[in-house]
This record gives sequence, structure tokens and C-alpha cells, in this order.
Amino acid sequence: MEDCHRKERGRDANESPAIKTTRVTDHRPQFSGLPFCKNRFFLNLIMVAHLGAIAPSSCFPCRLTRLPRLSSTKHKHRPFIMNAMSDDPIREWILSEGNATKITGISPVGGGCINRANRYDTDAGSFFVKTNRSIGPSMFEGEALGLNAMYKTNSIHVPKPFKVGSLPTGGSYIIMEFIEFGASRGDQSVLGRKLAEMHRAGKTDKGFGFDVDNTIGSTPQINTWTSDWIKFYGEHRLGFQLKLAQDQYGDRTIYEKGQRLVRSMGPLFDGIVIEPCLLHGDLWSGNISADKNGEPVILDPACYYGHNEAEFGMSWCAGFGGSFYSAYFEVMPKQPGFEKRTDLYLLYHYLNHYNLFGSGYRSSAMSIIDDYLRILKA
Ligand SMILES: Nc1ncnc2c1ncn2[C@@H]1O[C@H](COP(=O)(O)OP(=O)(O)OP(=O)(O)O)[C@@H](O)[C@H]1O
Repeated sequence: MEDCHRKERGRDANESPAIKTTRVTDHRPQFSGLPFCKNRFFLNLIMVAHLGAIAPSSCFPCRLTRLPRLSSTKHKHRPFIMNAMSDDPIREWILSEGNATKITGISPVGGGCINRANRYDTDAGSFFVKTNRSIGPSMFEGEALGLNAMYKTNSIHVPKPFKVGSLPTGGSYIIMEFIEFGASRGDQSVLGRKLAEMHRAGKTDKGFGFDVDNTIGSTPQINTWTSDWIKFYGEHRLGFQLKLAQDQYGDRTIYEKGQRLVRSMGPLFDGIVIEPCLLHGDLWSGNISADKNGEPVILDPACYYGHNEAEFGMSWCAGFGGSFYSAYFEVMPKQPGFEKRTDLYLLYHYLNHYNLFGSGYRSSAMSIIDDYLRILKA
């Protein structure tokens, strides 16, 4: 837990001086009687359940990494960006467009690793605010556009994003609806059904991609609109990660074998029609919760329009059970060949974890590639 606790303490030292800060405990459920740290919790869970390996010393999957972040996104749409800069744009927005006349308290919210999070209590309700002292608004703009796209499907509960902007001292912020979490993780079958409803409702005629590039963990995720799914997944998902592995580790083996798979994976999609669906894009347990009414909530997305099956690429960290999948397939019927594509969709996230955390994940990615090369005789 050490790494996450260090980050929590760091937050106190950096609170806005403009308003008195009150420290409160995390509102998220506590696991196993330990202070909640979703990242360290899943480190232990995943290592024990899936890998049987020794945990890396970093706070997996905080995804704090040395990788370059997106320096810019394609700003075709900037609906959440604030134009004018004030000394405290967060306070200013809350006291104007947020319809509050006074802020009654600010308290840190734990659980995330990349950003600092605070709850702002006001006479107009509570707001959830994330800030990042070093990254410009493009990361939060991607998050806001993703949250807004999911919110507009009127299916699963996601926080409504309100504002994204730059901080006067550098960095950026996002203000969104504050969600009171409940004590349970919610009903798996409701989660499955609502997620499927989001996939069914979230449509586009632009193809596969998204209006902005975003990040998966802190790895850039390229969302250039592409009419063909196999091309999109081969180039902007597997191909991007394979290239990153070659560039940062000099791993030519995984790059070349992976590219052979990309070139030969077409038959895995035989006989199905793939329509672009709005995906959360990073659906693992740390981004799934339930509100105080027990309704599932999904957070912190890496949205794009893609094949619905790609949503299960993080299922090795999500704990989806049988009731989740049956409820999901009642709304979004399982397509022929689903099982033979499952590992292909895991592969993107294993490669990303290899790129973020190092060689512990290489063998998982490599064995998926080798298996497919054998099956496809490529
Ligand atoms: N809208 C919200 N209302 C209340 N609490 C929230 C909301 N969104 C997120 N949280 C809480 O804040 C924590 C941090 O948020 P989040 O995971 O988005 O942070 P992050 O630093 O951007 O992400 P990460 O490090 O996980 O990639 C979450 O674990 C959750 O407990």
C-alpha cells in the first residue's frame, strides 16, 4: 500500500490555498478491512489469481510510467474547455455555472493514482474535481468527451462531466458530477445488461475511432477514424503497442511475430458484421463501482467506437462472472466465433501492461501471439 499512501499524503501538501481543506476518509468501500487502494488491491488480486508471479514494486496498475503522454489531441471539439483564465478557475466555475453561492468544504478523494481528486461540497450539491499539475487539458478533455458520450446513451450511470480547463500554475482540471458510492459492488447482471444497453445505444456513422486521441493508463491511444475494424484494431491498437515495445525495449521478436498476427488475423472475423459501438475502453474493477442505490457506475474511461467484444479486453482484471455475461448477451447477442477472438482482445491490454510495467507481462502477450500464429498457420 506504500506507494498509494505516499500519493495520498502528497495531495494534502498541494491543496488550493484559497479554501480551507478538511481531510475526510475515502467514500469508497473498504476491502478486507484495509484502507482502500484500488490499485494495490488489484495488484494482489491479479497476481494471485492470474499470474502467480511476484508483484512488481510499483503500484500496479496505477500506470505511472515513464512513457510519453499525448502531447496534444486533435481538438476538433472542445466543448468542455474554459477560455478565460482566473486565479482559481475551479472555484470560479462552481460559483457561477455550477450555481453555487458558497463552497462549504473541500476534501481529498483517494483511489486514483494519476491525478489528484477532491470533493467540493457546496450549497448547490457536491462536485468531483480531478487536477493534474503537469499535464495540459487534453487528457481531461478526452475523459470528458468519453464520459459525455456514455452519459448521452442514457443507459449505465456515469458521472456527467461539466468543465475542463487549464490551471493558472500549469496543469489542468476536470469538474464532474459527484457520485455517492454505495457499500456494495452492485449486481453483476445489472452491470452486464446496462453495459450492453450502452453498446447498443452508442452508435456513430463515422466508423471506428473517436473524435480525440486519449490514453489507456498513461499510454497514448490513437483513435483516428477508420472504416474497417480489422484495419483499425491491427494498426491503432495492436500495431501501436507492438511498435512501442520495439522502440522502448528493442523487442524485435514480439514486434515481428505480432505483426505477422496482425496480417493474418482476418479469418478470426469471418462471418460476422462488426458495427461501431461506444466502448468504455478500460473496463476493469477499479473503474467499476455502484452508487448508493446499488446501480452500477463506470468511471475513468478510454472511450472509442469499436467492436463490442473489445470491451472485454480487460476482463482478466474485471471479475466478470456468468451472470454478467448472460445478462450482457441477452441484449447484445454473442456473435459466432466470440471465443476465438477473446484472447485477441486481451492481447492489446497485455501489450499495454508490458509497455507500462515491463517484462512480467511479456510472456502472457507472447503466448497469445504464438497460439494464434499456430492456429492460423501464419
Ligand atoms: N464522479 C465521481 N464522484 C465521486 N468519486 C469519484 C468520481 N469519479 C471517481 N471517483 C473516485 O475517485 C477515485 C479517483 O478517480 P479516478 O480513478 O478517475 O482517478 P485517476 O487518478 O484519474 O485514475 P487512475 O489513476 O485510476 O487511472 C476513484 O477511485 C473513485 O473512488
